Order: sequence, then C-alpha cells, then structure tokens
Amino acid sequence: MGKLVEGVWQDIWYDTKASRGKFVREDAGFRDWIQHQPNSRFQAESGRYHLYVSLACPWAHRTLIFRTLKGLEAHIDVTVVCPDMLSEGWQMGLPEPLFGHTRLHQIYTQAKPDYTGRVTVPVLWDKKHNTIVSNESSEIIRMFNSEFNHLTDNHLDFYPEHLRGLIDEWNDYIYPNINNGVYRCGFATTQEAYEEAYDKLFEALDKVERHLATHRYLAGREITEADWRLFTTLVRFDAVYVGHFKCNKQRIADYPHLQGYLKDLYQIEGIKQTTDFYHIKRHYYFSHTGINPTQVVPKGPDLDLESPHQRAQIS
Ligand SMILES: N[C@@H](CCC(=O)N[C@@H](CS)C(=O)NCC(=O)O)C(=O)O
Repeated sequence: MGKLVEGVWQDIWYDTKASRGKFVREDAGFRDWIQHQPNSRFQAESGRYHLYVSLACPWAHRTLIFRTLKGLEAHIDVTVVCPDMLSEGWQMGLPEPLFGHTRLHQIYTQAKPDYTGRVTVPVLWDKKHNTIVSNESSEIIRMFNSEFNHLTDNHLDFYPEHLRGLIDEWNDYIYPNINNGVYRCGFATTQEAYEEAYDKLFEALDKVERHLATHRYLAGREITEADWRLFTTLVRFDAVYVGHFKCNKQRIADYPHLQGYLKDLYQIEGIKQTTDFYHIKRHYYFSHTGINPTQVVPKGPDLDLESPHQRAQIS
C-alpha cells in the first residue's frame, strides 16, 4: 500500500508515529457534487459517470448498495479492482475501460497530475470533464440518493427530511466508533491506542444492540442511509474484523438484535449480490502484510445470513 506524493507513487504504510500509535484516516481529496440543477458543472446524466470500487472495501460497498437500491446500474458503470492491494496499491484485473490503466493511482494522476494523498476507493469519475468528481463515499451516496431520480423515476429516499437530524446523529456516532473504529483497532501500533479503540467499539456495539431491541432500524421503521453505512461494517465483522483487526470481544453473531438486523438488511433484494466474501477476506488478510505476514486467508467462518431474521414485528 502507498500514496501519491506530487504525482509520484510511493510504497509506504500508514504513519502512526505522529499520533502515538493511533490510526488517523486522511480526508478525501476530491469533493465535488453531481447536481440535477441547470448550472451544475456536474449534471446528472446517464452514462456520464464511472465508479471504481473494491468489493472488499466497506466505504466503496456503500456506493454499490446505493447504485443498486436507486436503480442506477444502467446509468453508472463500474470497474471492480482486484482484492489484493500490495506495493502498487489498488490494481485492475484487466485494463480499465476508460484509459486502459492498470493501477488506480493512474486514475488519480489522470485527474490531477501532481496529486498528493492516498489512493482510495471508491472513485466517481466524470467522463465529460475527465476528472474525479468525488472519492468520498458518504457524499457519493447522497448524490445517488437524490440527484438521478429524474432519470430512474426511483424516488426511494434514504435521507428523508424528517429524519435527517436522527440520521446525522447516528452517523456521527457510528463513524468514529464502529465504521472507522474497527480500523482504529486493526491499524493501531501501540497497545494503548488499540485498547482505547476496542473499548469504544464494543461500547458502541452494545449501545446499538440495546437500541435495536425496540427499533427495527436505527431511525425507526424506515431503512435509512445510517443503516446502510452501519451494514457494510457489520457484514465484514465476523469474517474479518474479529480476527484480523483483533475486534474479538464478541462476534456480531453473539448479539441477537444486531445479528437479526444484519440478516434483515442482507436479505433486501439486490444486497447479497453486492457482498462478496471472497474479495472481503482475501483483501484484508492478503494485503495487510504488516498484520498478517504469512498472507494465509482463513477458511471460515460459516456465516448464517440467510435464515429468517424475525424482525418484522419490531416497530
Ligand atoms: N473517506 C473515504 C475512505 C475510503 C478508504 O479509505 N478506502 C480504503 C479501502 S477500504 C482505501 O482505498 N485505502 C487505501 C489507502 O488508504 O491507501 C470514503 O469513505 O470514501
């Protein structure tokens, strides 16, 4: 894994020295917006945008879920990178269709030849202006949620006006403690930093477990963006984070309500097809050689995500 420094690829792992062993995620570098508005530089048009994702990555997974739920498959095409992220960073299996590049960092320098920063997925590319619109998943899913409705006639709204306060509150709590919390455990390089992240992670999972005992979804009866953001971490938890990131106080399968909720979301039409456990396990265990130097990928666990979730009665 590495990063670009003034447009030149350098193979370097995260530097946790300055933060006393803590993993600090870098902010995304491209933050434009597709808008269905007359003067927008990035108009919502069919066939104009291309999405680069890894099926292993929880942040990229959010964008694939929204592409499916919002009926955008015919309008936004996708390149899936290889699960292995080694000295050249994310790589394509076959040359990608727009420029024939074989490394994701070439897409970044195609957009900005002197780019400095990490080369992350997801990336939303604009074929018209030949640039990256955004590499921030939380913003890409908002665009997908609302800006293409005139093309798809799909008006499902995962960030409805009346629930925004509640959704934002859950997101603000779940992102540092759970979504990024598992990474803060796994990428910590001191015992203290790891234990601090671990305690916060399991305190947060306990809190969500209590909430889900009496609420079908985070914001009540409706599935919202907050649920999909939590889902992509939960679905990777027992397969990867428990072992590889040492998040091993409990599995999701040991929490009755979180497990039922996870199954409920997994069983929504189209979601299972966005979830690829081969890519998920292979990426983490094979790519993070600092954590797993043998690169052996575990065979298990056997996950039970398809049995009845029994949550339909919860209000
Ligand atoms: N803020 C970004 C984070 C994306 C991110 O960190 N993706 C990881 C994969 S799970 C990545 O590409 N990491 C490569 C690196 O950090 O070098 C988002 O949510 O879109």
